[in-house]
Amino acid sequence: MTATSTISVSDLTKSYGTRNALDRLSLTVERGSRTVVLGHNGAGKSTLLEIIATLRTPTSGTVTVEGHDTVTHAREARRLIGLTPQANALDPLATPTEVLTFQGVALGLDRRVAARRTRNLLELFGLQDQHRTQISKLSGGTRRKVDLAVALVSEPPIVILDEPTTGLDPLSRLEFWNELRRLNQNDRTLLISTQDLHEADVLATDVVVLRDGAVTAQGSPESLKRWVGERTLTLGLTDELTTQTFLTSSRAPFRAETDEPRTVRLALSSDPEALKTALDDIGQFARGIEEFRLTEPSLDDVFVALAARGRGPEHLR
Ligand SMILES: Nc1ncnc2c1ncn2[C@@H]1O[C@H](COP(=O)(O)OP(=O)(O)OP(=O)(O)O)[C@@H](O)[C@H]1O
Repeated sequence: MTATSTISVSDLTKSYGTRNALDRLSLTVERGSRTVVLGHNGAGKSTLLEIIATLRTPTSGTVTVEGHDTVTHAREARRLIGLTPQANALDPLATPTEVLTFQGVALGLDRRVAARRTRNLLELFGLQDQHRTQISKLSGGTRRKVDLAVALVSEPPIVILDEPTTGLDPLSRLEFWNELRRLNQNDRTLLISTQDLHEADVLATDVVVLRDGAVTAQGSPESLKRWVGERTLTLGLTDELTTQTFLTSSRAPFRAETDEPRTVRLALSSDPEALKTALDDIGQFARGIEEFRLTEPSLDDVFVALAARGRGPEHLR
């Protein structure tokens, strides 16, 4: 555990019979991060999140939350965590106000404090107009907001969300992502599981890739993409002669494509001087350029590379 980490998982194994759902898994979650655990069906995401949230016990290994062991000091660890219920776990006949107040009282809050926090959360999520509507009559996106509000009643520094946007339409997902970004303030840590690479890309400050119960890569989306390949600038030129002239005169190391005679490519480094040189070259040749394309590896490419190479980088920031 470092000064900046809030959750530390060490050599964690969880066995169900002869099968290891988690297999000597180690990772740290940085305080204030949005850490997204990515993995296929059965990779072990829910098991990992539930052990961190003290809902399951490890077969071996340790998990600490702000230094509290989740087995020997489960109560202290649990107090720091807000957990969103799984989709459709709320009482369909209750209203958002009832659900939130009940949660507050169940957590041991004074009824008035629970009522105040409920009002604040309803306002935070723009749910004031629906606070007396039965959960069963709310849209899926609104229900997920209530789920999230439930996790926040205790004002926890860590919020754990297991596949929170499953079943939401694209617009509700965008809205939900914005809510999550807003919640990730004042050093609050979000730990989120998903199978959706795009969700991980737009949401995560840190991605943990799980496969068969082990971490195969960890890092920021940018660093994982850099690991798999570089950003590339592709130019399409008007004809082959122009392409040859461009290649001879350009100072930046553009490469010709053998199978596409009017196309040149440049792997872009992050060095500003190199970029400036390339842009100068392009400016000089503007009239001979028909097409201009900037491409960068995606998390899909990272997944393909991980499948081929077995393991990726760990703890890249
Ligand atoms: N209570 C249980 N009893 C037996 N096996 C279990 C139990 N819970 C999970 N498993 C097994 O452990 C493995 C990991 O399951 P887990 O639910 O953690 O994966 P996941 O990555 O969350 O999957 P999904 O994306 O499908 O939710 C799977 O093979 C699963 O079948």
